[in-house]
Amino acid sequence: MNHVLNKATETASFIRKKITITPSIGLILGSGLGELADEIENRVEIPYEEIPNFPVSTVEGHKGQLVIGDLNGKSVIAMQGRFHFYEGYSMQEVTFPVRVMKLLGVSSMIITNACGGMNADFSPGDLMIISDHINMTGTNPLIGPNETEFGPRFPDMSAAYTKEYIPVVEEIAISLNLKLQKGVYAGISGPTYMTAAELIMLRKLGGDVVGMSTVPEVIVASHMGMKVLGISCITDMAIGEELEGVTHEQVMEIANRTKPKFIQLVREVLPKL
Ligand SMILES: O=P(O)(O)O[C@@H]1C[C@H](O)[C@@H](CO)O1
Ligand SMILES: Nc1nc2[nH]cnc2c(=O)[nH]1
Repeated sequence: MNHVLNKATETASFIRKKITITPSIGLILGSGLGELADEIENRVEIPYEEIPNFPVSTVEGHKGQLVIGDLNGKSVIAMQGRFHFYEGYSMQEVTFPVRVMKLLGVSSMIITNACGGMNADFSPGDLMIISDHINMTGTNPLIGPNETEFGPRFPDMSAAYTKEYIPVVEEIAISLNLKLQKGVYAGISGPTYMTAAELIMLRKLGGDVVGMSTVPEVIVASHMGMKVLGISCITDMAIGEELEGVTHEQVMEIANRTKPKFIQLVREVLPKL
């Protein structure tokens, strides 16, 4: 019955044998943001293909390894490259690393992504703290038998994004003289970017940005009672009424350009979590 728990326990004990620290913070690094993991010191790198029960990253801009070590005084475990539903992985596979991080001792997750800006007040290159999400993936990682060791059958999602983190991060952004937007992340399945009509609908539903990740990982982290900080990097404008084509190369290019301030923000936030 405890299928996922048994697999996650096996994976966690495999990883634990290779590390000497207990990570307290988990990092999931979105497209183009993986270089933050290069700043981790006293590091242990474990390629996904060596990890039992792990999928492998297939998206350009996603390296495909776990990095465990110290970052600005905190013990962290970082996913340098994440898994996406659109790659063909199940929602359970996409979120499996979050289950493993919890078993390794992680209590707070920083989940990041590159996304399209639907709020006209936003600009490409802006960072946004996620205040809430709209799950438009059409599915849910918790569908199927519930393993009570992880969490309840019907989890509350009213505080999926830890409220007390938001002013802390906003204060740090001000101290770094970084413009930080705040808004709602609308999560889609991908891999297609949205049509103009779909973006107009999503915006009307209250989404500020749109992306193809993050929602499943946040649901699973929240299911297990982990604290969650979500940070988006707006890479392109996704406004239905004036939609121009977007490519993954463009997304990567802006994410790479935004990287220095993204890394600076997350480094400064870590000791406060
Ligand atoms: O992992 P993230 O959400 O940052 O990746 C973004 C969204 C899609 O996977 C891809 C679209 O270009 O980049
Ligand atoms: N427009 C748009 N831009 C993105 N950048 C990263 N993900 C997305 C997405 O889903 N839509």
